[in-house]
Parts: sequence; structure tokens; C-alpha cells
Amino acid sequence: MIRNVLVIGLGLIGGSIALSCQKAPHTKVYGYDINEETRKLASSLEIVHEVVDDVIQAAKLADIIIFGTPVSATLNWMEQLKSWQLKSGVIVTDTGSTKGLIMKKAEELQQSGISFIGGHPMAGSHKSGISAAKPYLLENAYYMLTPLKNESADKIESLEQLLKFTFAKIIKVDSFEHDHMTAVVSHFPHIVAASLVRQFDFENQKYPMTSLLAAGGFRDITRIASSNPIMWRDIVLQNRDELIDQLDSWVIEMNNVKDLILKNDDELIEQYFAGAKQVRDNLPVSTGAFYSTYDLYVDIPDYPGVISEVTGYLAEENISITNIRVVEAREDVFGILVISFQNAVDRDLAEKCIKQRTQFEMYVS
Ligand SMILES: NC(=O)c1ccc[n+]([C@@H]2O[C@H](COP(=O)([O-])OP(=O)(O)OC[C@H]3O[C@@H](n4cnc5c(N)ncnc54)[C@H](O)[C@@H]3O)[C@@H](O)[C@H]2O)c1
Ligand SMILES: O=C(O)C(=O)C[C@]1(C(=O)O)C=C[C@@H](O)C=C1
Repeated sequence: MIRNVLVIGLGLIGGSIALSCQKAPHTKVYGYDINEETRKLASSLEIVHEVVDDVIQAAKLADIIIFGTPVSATLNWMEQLKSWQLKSGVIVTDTGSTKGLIMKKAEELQQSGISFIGGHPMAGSHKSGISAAKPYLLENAYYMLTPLKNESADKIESLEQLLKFTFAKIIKVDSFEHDHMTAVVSHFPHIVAASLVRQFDFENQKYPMTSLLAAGGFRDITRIASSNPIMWRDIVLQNRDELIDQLDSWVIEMNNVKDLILKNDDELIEQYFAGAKQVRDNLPVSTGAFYSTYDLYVDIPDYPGVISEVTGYLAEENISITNIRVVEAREDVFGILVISFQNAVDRDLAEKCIKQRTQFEMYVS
């Protein structure tokens, strides 16, 4: 028996899941995207087995439907689903970053006899679109499922049987707890990152040299501000109550910091940073495929052309890199070139390649 999977929304996440699903046995993966260019790319990049132009017809054949769309588009599709002709045992799921409103809508679908099991993989990138999709994007990341309380165990199991080909760690979470926890570790940090960049922009207009000084620290803390604004608009709108709570707490926290600084109390200021360092250093190490996890540090001498020399070696061996930066470039010291890769395999290949061709010292983060 062939299992038909239909992925609607073939961007970073939908495309990556479609690629993973292609590894599942006896599975045919169909794909649809609202964007015609994306549909063409899905075909030429073989992101799915078959691209469809008529999503309603394709849905009739589907055993599992997966939404890889922004969360507001997912809600719209869920409303439309109610009137579609679907297989009687169909399982519908999504990948959206918010779950509260989506699972409320899922209750309506359940009344129409459609099982909707919410899903959210906790991995991704600030990059978006089909060309950023990778079959291993979700490997080792937590993949949350938020089934309704009375969802059939068999259906949850069937969905897990398919999603296991993402090699993510699948866990079940209550949808309200989901929205609270993701507000803390994902949604609110995006607002902070965006606000830091906007504050920087304001200052940079007065002191244009500031942008030249935006080195590792600023870049690390603001990377996610380069994410897809439509996706984040929708997340903020769907998780607004949690985000308003986080903002209130943040304002209190910032006022506490301001008091510490006003008091000029060196001991308390040090304790503030020490407390944060301890918590940050003890975060569980994520083995998920998060962006910039796979960094290679190359101790390069400071001569013109050295960076293109190193990247040239990698290009010759077809090793793709996702990011590159120099963290130390004073005239009298060696520079450290930090090269990021999508996965450990690419990083290890790169290390081998550079070792064979140079004397540069390297270490892995
Ligand atoms: N980017 C991340 O890091 C990340 C991580 C986990 C989950 N998510 C969630 O996954 C979902 C997809 O995010 P993404 O990063 O893949 O975004 P993306 O922009 O890369 O892809 C979204 C795709 O959906 C298509 N699309 C938009 N509206 C559509 C519609 N009405 N019908 C059909 N297709 C439509 C777009 O053309 C695009 O190809 C979002 O709900 C997001 O919250 C994102
Ligand atoms: O790594 C990134 O760039 C991400 O933003 C990934 C990230 C996150 O906030 O951690 C973004 C949204 C998701 O819903 C899950 C993961």
C-alpha cells in the first residue's frame, strides 16, 4: 500500500519535511505552494515526487496532509479543509510556530470528522524559501506534537511513523504550554533582536562608524532579525498575550538593571552577569540542526587573499558553507576565521580539506 503525503507550503520547513518524507518507504510525496516559482523549483530540485497545481484534487488522495505555511495561512487553509472531500482516515498536521489558535481550529475540524494533530519542529534558520530546504534540517531537533486530548492514539502513531524520517526527537506537548514556552525561547527573543537592530540603526545615523564596529557579539545576538518578516508578523499576532506578558517582565528586568547601574554597585553588577552566565553555560547542549552549530575555527595568518584561498579550497571540494566571519583581525595578531556549515559531516570534510592543503591550526566549537 502506498501512503500519499501532501505538503502544502514548500519553503524552508515544508520543503525540508517533504525531502525527509521521501525517505519513508512506500510513500509518495505530493507538494503544493501558492507561489508558482516555488512550485517550479520544487519540481526541478526534486523536493517532492510530484508537484500539484490543484490542491483540492490532490487532497482527495492524501493519507497525510502537512502544512508548511505561515501560521495565518494555515488557519485559512484549515477553514477551507472543512468543505473538501478527504479520505476518511486522513491525518492533517502543521509545522507552525504557534499552536493555541491552530488547535482551537483543530477542534472545529474534529467535529467535521477530520483529525488535526498540531506539529512544530524546533529547528530552522533565518533563511527562508525552498532553496534553503534540507533533508536533514530537523535532525536531532525537538519536534513537538500537540494532539487534542481525545485524539486517537493510532493516528498519532501513524504520524510519528512518517515524521521519524526527519530524525527529529518527537515529543507531545500541551498547546497552551507550547505557546508559553516558545514565547520565552523563540518568539520574544525575535522581538528583542529586531529592537536591538532598530536601536542600532537609529544610533548609526548619528555615528555612521558604528556599523563598522558591529562585530561578533552584535551579529550573534541579532542574526535572527534577518528572518522572514511575514512569518514573524503572523507568529506575533497569534501569540500576542504571551508576548505582552514577556514584554512586561522584560521592562521590569530592564528597570532592575537600570537601578543596578544607577547605584554604581560593582558587586551587584558582576553578580547580574555571573548569574546569567551560569544559566547560559548550563543550558542543555542542543544537538539539533540549529544554524551556526557546526562552526570551524581556522587560525589564519593576516595576508591579503587568505580568506578566498580557504574558501576556494572548500569550493574545489564542493563543500558548502552557510556563513563566514573573521573574529580577530588586528594587524599584529592572527585572525580567526569562523566558517559555519549545515552539518557535522560538511564541517569534518572541511577540516580535512584545509588540513591537507595548509598549515593553519583549526579547532571545532
Ligand atoms: N523558519 C523557521 O525557523 C521555522 C522553524 C519551525 C517552524 N516554522 C514554521 O514553519 C512554517 C513555515 O515557515 P518557513 O520558515 O518554512 O517559511 P518559508 O517562507 O520558507 O516558507 C513558507 C512557504 O509557504 C508558502 N505559502 C505562503 N502562503 C501560502 C498559502 N496560502 N498556501 C500555500 N503556500 C503558501 C510560501 O510561498 C513559502 O514557500 C511557519 O508556520 C513557521 O512558523 C518556521
Ligand atoms: O534558528 C533560527 O534562526 C530560528 O529562528 C529557529 C526557530 C527559533 O526561534 O529557534 C524559529 C522559529 C521556530 O518556530 C523554531 C525555531
